[in-house]
Amino acid sequence: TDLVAEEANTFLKEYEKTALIVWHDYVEAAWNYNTNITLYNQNSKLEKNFLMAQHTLYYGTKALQFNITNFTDPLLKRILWKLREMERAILPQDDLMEYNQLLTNMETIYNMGDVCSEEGPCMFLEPDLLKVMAFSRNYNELLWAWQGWRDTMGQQLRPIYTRFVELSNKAARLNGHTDTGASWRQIYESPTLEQDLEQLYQQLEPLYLNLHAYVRRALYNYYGSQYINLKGSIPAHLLGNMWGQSWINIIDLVIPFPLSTRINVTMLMKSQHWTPYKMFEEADKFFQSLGLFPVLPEFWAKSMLEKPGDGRAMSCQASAWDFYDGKDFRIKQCTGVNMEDLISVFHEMGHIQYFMQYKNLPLPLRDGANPGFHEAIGDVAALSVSSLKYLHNSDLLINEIEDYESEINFLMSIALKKIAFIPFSYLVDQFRWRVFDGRITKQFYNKKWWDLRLKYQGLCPPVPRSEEDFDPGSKFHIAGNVPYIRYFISFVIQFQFHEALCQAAGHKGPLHTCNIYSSQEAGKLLGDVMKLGFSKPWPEAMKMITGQYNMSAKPLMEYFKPLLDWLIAENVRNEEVLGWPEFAEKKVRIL
Ligand SMILES: O=C(CCC(O)(O)[C@H](Cc1ccccc1)NC(=O)c1ccccc1)N[C@@H](Cc1c[nH]c2ccccc12)C(=O)O
Ligand SMILES: [Zn+2]
Repeated sequence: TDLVAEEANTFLKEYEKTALIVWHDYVEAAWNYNTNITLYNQNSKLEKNFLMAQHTLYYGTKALQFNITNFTDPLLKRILWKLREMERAILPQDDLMEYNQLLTNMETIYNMGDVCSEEGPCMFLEPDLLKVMAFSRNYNELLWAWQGWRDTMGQQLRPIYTRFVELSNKAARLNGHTDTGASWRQIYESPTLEQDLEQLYQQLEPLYLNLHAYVRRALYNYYGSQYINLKGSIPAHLLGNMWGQSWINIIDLVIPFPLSTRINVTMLMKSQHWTPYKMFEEADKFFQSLGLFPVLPEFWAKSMLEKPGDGRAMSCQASAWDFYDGKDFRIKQCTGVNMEDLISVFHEMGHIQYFMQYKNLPLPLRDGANPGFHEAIGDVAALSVSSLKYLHNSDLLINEIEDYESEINFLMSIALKKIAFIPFSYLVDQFRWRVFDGRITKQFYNKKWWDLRLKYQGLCPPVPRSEEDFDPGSKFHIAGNVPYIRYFISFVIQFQFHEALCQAAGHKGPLHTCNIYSSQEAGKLLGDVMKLGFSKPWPEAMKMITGQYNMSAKPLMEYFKPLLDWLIAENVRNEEVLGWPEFAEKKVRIL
């Protein structure tokens, strides 16, 4: 076998040398398309993707010929196992061309989508419609933006998505999976993944139900009883976000103690004339304070940190880019100067830090321990940045009063992002796994989507929806075919990481007051795990940070304990009904 191992190593050296070039060319072309949508850039991206697919097919097929069972070197085994997954590259050429065309059509529709009204210019999703959803308190204006975006997206995407699912499943089956969902879940190398996730969701549900009931009451007080049923689901367009996935923007309607400290970081950033560039510098400084890498000169020279003013068409969906040459790492983000975007900046910079930490690994191992790990790094840093202590140290928060009421106000602001997100991030791939495995057939896409939105989020559409619509397509990750369960996993494990890093940093006191800024011990833990990349199964990486192998909701529950106690007391006082028993629309009595 050492002869075969010798042969395999030669094979991998050749793979690596050629892949670096082919991947770099594709990423470059994809960057040019995403930052400047033209037909030329779209075609060159398609062409480079086709070449990359041919490379993947050639080497993936050869990797299959190795009998890896009797290999001794675990890393060699793991790399060859990874190479065998060829995804779309395994499709016959005409299917691959169609697959890529469908995907790029969906992306282009999403990125170019706008909503027009009689008066005023047409509105893009980002930043125009997102601003309306965040700041409007007018029921009908919110409905105009919410419905307009879904009308623009849904009807165009539905036929494309239906065909896309067929080709995606064909590729999955050719790769030896039952369907695309099975292929997506395999990356977690965990036979009990779905049960584990369901268990985590069950543990977190009480937290969500109490937040939902409390917020429903606040919306009832503001919008009135003709719009809100205190025993029903909440209209999906009133939460301050296009998808109801983060409720931070309605903090003014739900703040528990209006007269106590309210951190309006956005206002402070604007009054201190922050720029997008400064926001990224702040994040870079934070990672350096942990003893982690600073971003490299190419980052500042080649990133797109705000939307150019030249009116070009581009994708404003934030993303981080690895050009696989060990020094070119970029972010594309249409950054606005506000707290929500500052958190996104940290999120994207977490991806960049991971790229830099694993850049010397063999190409197939330059990945997160699992996709949830990659999503969690930036958010862990952001948990410290959001802490009152950090804000106090930086010039973002002047007088910080450490009293009970400002603590509850603070925890509420974090819960409106983190707790509200749990059911949404869980249901998106529940939907897609069922579409891929056929439990949801194409004539019921929209009904089944809203069944899940009701079941997990307790939200309802403000106007009737039909099978002409395709509301899932209103979310980037469905139009762009980006898996979503990674964010549910990230939101659970980021609190495990936060707890472990706070312990390493010597933090004393409640978890939500911890700020790991400038802790080399915390940085070392995080850095060592990122250096592993995808070279070890993720439970081993989890154990390195937290001392245990499995995911646990305990640290998250611990973090929000004071808020949950307050919410329960508040909901008991108001005699709230937890959940949405009267969810169905008002039955019209046929007289
Ligand atoms: O989608 C994102 C951020 C975008 C991303 O950084 O996750 C991006 C998504 C993407 C994937 C593939 C192509 C294009 C965009 N992921 C990456 O850029 C990325 C890059 C390399 C490895 C892993 C991820 N956030 C989610 C929710 C979310 C999780 N944590 C957050 C913190 C702040 C704000 C939003 C979120 C959302 O907006 O619904
Ligand atoms: Zn991300």
